[in-house]
Amino acid sequence: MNTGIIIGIVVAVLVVAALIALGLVLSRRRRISLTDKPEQTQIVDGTTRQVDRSGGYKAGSGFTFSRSDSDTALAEPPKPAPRPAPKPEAPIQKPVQPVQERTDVDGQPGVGDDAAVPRDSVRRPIQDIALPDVTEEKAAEPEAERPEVTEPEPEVAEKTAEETAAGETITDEETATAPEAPAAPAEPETSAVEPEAPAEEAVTVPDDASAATAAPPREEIAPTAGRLGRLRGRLARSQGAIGKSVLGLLGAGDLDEESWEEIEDTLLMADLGTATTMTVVERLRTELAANPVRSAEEARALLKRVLVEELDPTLDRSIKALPHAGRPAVVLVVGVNGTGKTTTTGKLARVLVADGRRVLLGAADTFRAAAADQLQTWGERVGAEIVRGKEQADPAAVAFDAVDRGIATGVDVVMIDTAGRLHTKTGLMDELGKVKRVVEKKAPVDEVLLVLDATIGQNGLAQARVFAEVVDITGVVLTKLDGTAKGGIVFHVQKELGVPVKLVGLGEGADDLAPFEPEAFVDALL
Ligand SMILES: Nc1nc2c(ncn2[C@@H]2O[C@H](COP(=O)(O)OP(=O)(O)OP(=O)(O)O)[C@@H](O)[C@H]2O)c(=O)[nH]1
Repeated sequence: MNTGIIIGIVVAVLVVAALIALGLVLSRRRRISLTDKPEQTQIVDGTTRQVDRSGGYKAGSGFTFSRSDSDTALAEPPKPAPRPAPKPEAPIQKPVQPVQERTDVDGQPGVGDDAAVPRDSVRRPIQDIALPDVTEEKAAEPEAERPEVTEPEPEVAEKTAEETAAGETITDEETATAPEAPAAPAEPETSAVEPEAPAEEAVTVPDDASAATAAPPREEIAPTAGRLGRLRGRLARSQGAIGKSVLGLLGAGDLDEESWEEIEDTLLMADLGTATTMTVVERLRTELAANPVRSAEEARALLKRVLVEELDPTLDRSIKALPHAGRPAVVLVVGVNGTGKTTTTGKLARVLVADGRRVLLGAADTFRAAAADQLQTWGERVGAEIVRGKEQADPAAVAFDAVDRGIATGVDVVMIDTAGRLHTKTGLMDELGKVKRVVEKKAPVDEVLLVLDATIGQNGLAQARVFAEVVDITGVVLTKLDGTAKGGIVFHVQKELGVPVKLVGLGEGADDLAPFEPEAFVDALL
C-alpha cells in the first residue's frame, strides 16, 4: 500500500482517538455529582472498607455536604466549639427580651411552652438533672432503660442505593463506588469500642425479617439537585408580598417619600426585620440615585442584587455530615416542639441515603413515644437504623447510645432528633446541654441544626435566641416556608443569629426539603 495512504490512515486514527478522549473528559466535567471524585476515595475505617466521599462538592443547585474540621477535638483538651465568625456588619444581637418569659404572642409554642400544642402523650415532669462528670465516660451511662435499636433489613438499604442511582444527580459510575448495604452489626466490635457500654445488652436486633416486612413501603426519593427551583411555586405567597409590591413601586420611576415608606412597610410585613429593611432601603436609594432604573427588568435586577448581598452568599451552607476517619459525623437537630424537627431529620436522612451514605437515627425526643415512632418510620423507609429509648428515657443516654452504635457499625452519619418541649430555659439548658456534652464523650458534634417554623415570624426569633444561648447553633433550617407570606424571615434569622440558613422546608412531603441558596431563594421571592 502506498506510504501516503498508510500515514493518512494512522493520522485519522490518532485524530479520532484524541476526539474520543476529549469528549470523555468534557462529559465527566459536566456531570454534577453528590459524591466525591474517585481520586479522593480512601479507607476511613480500619475494619470496614468504606468510601470516603469527602467535601469539596459544590453544586449550584444540590445539597452540599462537607466534613467539619473537628477531627482533633477528641485528642485535645475540651475547648469551646467554634462558631462561625459573625459578619462585622451583622453582629449577633443580644436577646432583647427576657427568655424565661413566654416568647409567643399569638398562641404559637415558645421555648418551655408545651401548652400551646396539644399532644397525645403524658407530660414528663422536668427534673433537676445532675450534670455528668466529664472525666468519666461512666457518667454517660444512663440510669434509664437502655435504648433499643431497630435495624433495617440490609436489602432495604441496598435497594435504596440502587434506586438512587436512577436519580438525576448520581451517575452510574458513582453508584459503583457507593458503599455496600449495611452489613450486619458486629456485636463484639461494639463492646470493644465501648467496653463500659456493652451494646449487646442494649441492642435488640430483630431476629427475623418481620421488622422489615412490617415496614411501610419505601417511597422513591426525589432527585436532590435543583429542589429549590422545583419547589419555587411553594413560595408563591411570599412572592406576592415582596415581588409584586416592591417591584411595582421601583419600576414606576422616581419614588416619593410615600413610596419609599410603602417599600419599607412591605419589607417589614414580609418579616425581613427592621435592620435588614433599613439596609435594603438605604442601598436601593443610593443605587437608584446613582443609576435610575428604566424598566421593570432593571428594577428586578437591582432588587435581586441588593437582597442577595444581604443574605451573604459567601457563608458556608454545607451540611457538616461527612464522616471522619473511623467515626461518623454527628448532626444534632434541635428546636421547639412542632417546628418540624422530626420531619426535617427524616427528610435530611433521605437526602443522605440518596447520596449513598449510611445513616443512623437517634430518637432522643423521648418525651413523646409517637415522635420516636415517626422517626422510626422515616428510618424504615430509607433503610436507616434507629436507636430509640423508652418513653421518658434519658435523652442524653439515647443520644450517647446512638453515636456509640454508629461508631460500632461504621455508619457515615448519626442524626439525633431531640425534644424541644421543656418548661423552663433552665430545663432546656440542662437537657440539651447534657445531650451535647454526653455525645461529645464519644464524638464531636459536627452540626447543630436549629429548626424554626417560618410561619410564627418573630416568635421563631425569640426561640432561636434561647437555643443559641444553650448550644452552639451551626445552621438554621426554616420549615413551613410554603405556608407563609413571610419568606423574609430568612434575612432576619440570619442577621439575628449570625448563623447561616442552610435548609428550607417547603412542604409536608418527604422530599420537600431544599438546600438554601440565596440567589435561587431571592429569584423565587421576586
Ligand atoms: N407545610 C409544612 N409542614 C411541615 C414542614 N415541616 C414539617 N411540617 C409539619 O409540621 C408538623 C410538625 O412536624 P414534626 O416533625 O412532628 O415536629 P417536631 O418539631 O419534631 O415536633 P415534636 O416531635 O412534637 O417535638 C408535621 O405535621 C409536619 O408534617 C414544612 O416544611 N412545611
